[in-house]
Amino acid sequence: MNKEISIVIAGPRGKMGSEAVRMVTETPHFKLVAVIDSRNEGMKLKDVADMPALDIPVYEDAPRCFSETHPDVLIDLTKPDVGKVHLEQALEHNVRPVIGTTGFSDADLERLKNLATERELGAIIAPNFAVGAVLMMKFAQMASRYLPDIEIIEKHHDQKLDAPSGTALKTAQLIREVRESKQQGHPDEKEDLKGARGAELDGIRIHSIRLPGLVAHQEVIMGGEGQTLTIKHDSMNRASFMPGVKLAVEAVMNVDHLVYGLENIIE
Ligand SMILES: NC(=O)c1ccc[n+]([C@@H]2O[C@H](COP(=O)([O-])OP(=O)(O)OC[C@H]3O[C@@H](n4cnc5c(N)ncnc54)[C@H](O)[C@@H]3O)[C@@H](O)[C@H]2O)c1
Ligand SMILES: O=C(O)C1=N[C@H](C(=O)O)CCC1
Repeated sequence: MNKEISIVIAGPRGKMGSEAVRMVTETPHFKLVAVIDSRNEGMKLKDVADMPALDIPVYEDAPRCFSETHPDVLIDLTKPDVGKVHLEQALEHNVRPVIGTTGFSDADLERLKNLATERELGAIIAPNFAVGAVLMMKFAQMASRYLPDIEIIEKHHDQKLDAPSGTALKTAQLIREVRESKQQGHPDEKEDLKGARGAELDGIRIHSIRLPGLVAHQEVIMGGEGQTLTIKHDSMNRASFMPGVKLAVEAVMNVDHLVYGLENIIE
């Protein structure tokens, strides 16, 4: 039998957070003990509009939530500036963070990695919980050895705060691990309109599209002599992320350092 894991969710009214509340309450060995919200301090979740009838407390203050409810795991699905703070506060209170919130810089990751190591506590930051997206990133990394000219096009809904997406950044970082840095396109190319060639990480171009109607989509296009290869993933809904969130909650109980990316825990 699986050991019970007690969980706090930050961002329970959000598009992802509300799916996570559903997933956690439907998983027999997960127990939702509290939520952290940007409002509704002191209420019960069942009294918050459009929330499920759960008799659990709502906190606005994360440290107080951790001190009073002692969860095993925090699932954070809030926004970039908040996710970083919650991650640190969780570690300081001996709570293992599973962070789906995106917008982490290399410097943030380094600092948070050191903090988790110092505390010998598991933490997972997953820019994309969809298993298909993780495979898309790994396939792109593999293919980049053979087709090193690469452009990433990521497309998201127009409520997204960060650009480029965490997934696009992670894809470029995975490719950077196996591909030499290279200048792509014509050496003399110039942008007549600023941004026309997109953002750039180690020579890889990243283009961000934001439109209503989209959820989360990415194409990695690679070009070689007389050929192109396109590796593409689409999330049609937020339920697509939940098996990955569940996997991360289970995995974070068995590590003692920060893991960045679900590819490191999928066998
Ligand atoms: N890793 C993944 O697979 C994945 C998938 C989808 C979205 N995301 C990321 O998850 C985050 C949330 O996405 P979303 O689409 O659900 O956004 P959303 O705007 O629908 O929800 C965010 C929620 O966070 C809440 N919030 C804001 N500040 C808060 C605070 N201080 N304390 C508690 N809650 C707070 C808001 O009230 C809102 O309900 C984003 O960073 C997004 O990029 C990651
Ligand atoms: O909806 C979002 O926001 C998403 N963000 C992630 C990212 O930045 O890569 C991935 C999935 C959806």
